[in-house]
Amino acid sequence: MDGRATAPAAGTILNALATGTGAAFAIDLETTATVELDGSEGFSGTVESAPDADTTLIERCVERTLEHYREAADLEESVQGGTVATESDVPLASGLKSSSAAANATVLATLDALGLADDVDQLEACLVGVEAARDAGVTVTGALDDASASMLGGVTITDNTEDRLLEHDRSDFARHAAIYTPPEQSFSADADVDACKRIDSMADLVAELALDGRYTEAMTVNGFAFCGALECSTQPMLEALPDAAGVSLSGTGPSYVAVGDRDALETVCERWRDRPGTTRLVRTRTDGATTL
Ligand SMILES: Nc1ncnc2c1ncn2[C@@H]1O[C@H](COP(=O)(O)OP(=O)(O)O)[C@@H](O)[C@H]1O
Ligand SMILES: O=C(O)C1=C[C@@H](OP(=O)(O)O)[C@@H](O)[C@H](O)C1
Repeated sequence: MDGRATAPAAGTILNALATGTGAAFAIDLETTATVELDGSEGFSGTVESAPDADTTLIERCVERTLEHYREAADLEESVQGGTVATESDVPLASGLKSSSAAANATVLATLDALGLADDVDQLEACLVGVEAARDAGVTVTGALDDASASMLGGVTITDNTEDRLLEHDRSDFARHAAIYTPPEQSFSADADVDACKRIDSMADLVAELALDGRYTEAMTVNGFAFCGALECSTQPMLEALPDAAGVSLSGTGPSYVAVGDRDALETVCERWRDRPGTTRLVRTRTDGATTL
């Protein structure tokens, strides 16, 4: 029994580490998961692009999905294990939601293997990935903001303390995104949450702007506020402005994401290419995760 699915990465509009409310938008970098269920004992995971990566998250995603849906799938008792493998063009632990893309792709691939992919609501499937991310310790708030943007596409605004979707907007608020990823990694679980909580009033303001549909202004305010809290440089943001319509530190960094007209973003990319690391120009996505 096997299944395969893919899910996009995402960029930040509002980091949820200050108040639990977060917002994100899907971008066209993808992670694909292949799941095989068989009679072996337990699950073993591999990450093609990063052989040393921690595979707990994807293994937990398969286990949690089976816990929830093995009865509905009428799965034979003898099926207790298998393999899960991901291939990805999302850099790991760089603020571009590699964990959410991997979790969503794995949960959907498992549902595909069970023959249930079309029967389970996408948000429900996304919450299984969030549960697994909490089990694996790769998240602070559960990161439903990032997970829902990746699963559903477009912009999502969520209350992560209650695992509630507040808004899902598929309108193409920005077609293109420029991304600058410095060479270092930053694991969300290591973020200075207390420092983020100190800027909760700024996060409330960003949430108001986002709920008003003012995503580009929201992300720029978010970027300056969280660069301050997390001691990240605001210089890449200043290099993007005023050409970009909006720019932010993505998640807990180290990546920065800018949105706007393609020509303007080309200019931003030219400046960012002088920096160490990787600069990309990608499309934003209004569609989310899917089986293959
Ligand atoms: N392609 C992948 N396959 C398996 N696990 C992954 C993959 N990408 C990310 N992860 C998991 O997510 C963790 C990184 O999560 P996190 O620090 O939140 O970074 P990000 O901001 O990119 O989501 C990794 O340590 C790994 O456990
Ligand atoms: O772990 C978490 O709860 C979160 C991590 C951050 O993202 P990254 O994983 O991209 O750093 C943040 O943007 C998100 O709102 C919540």
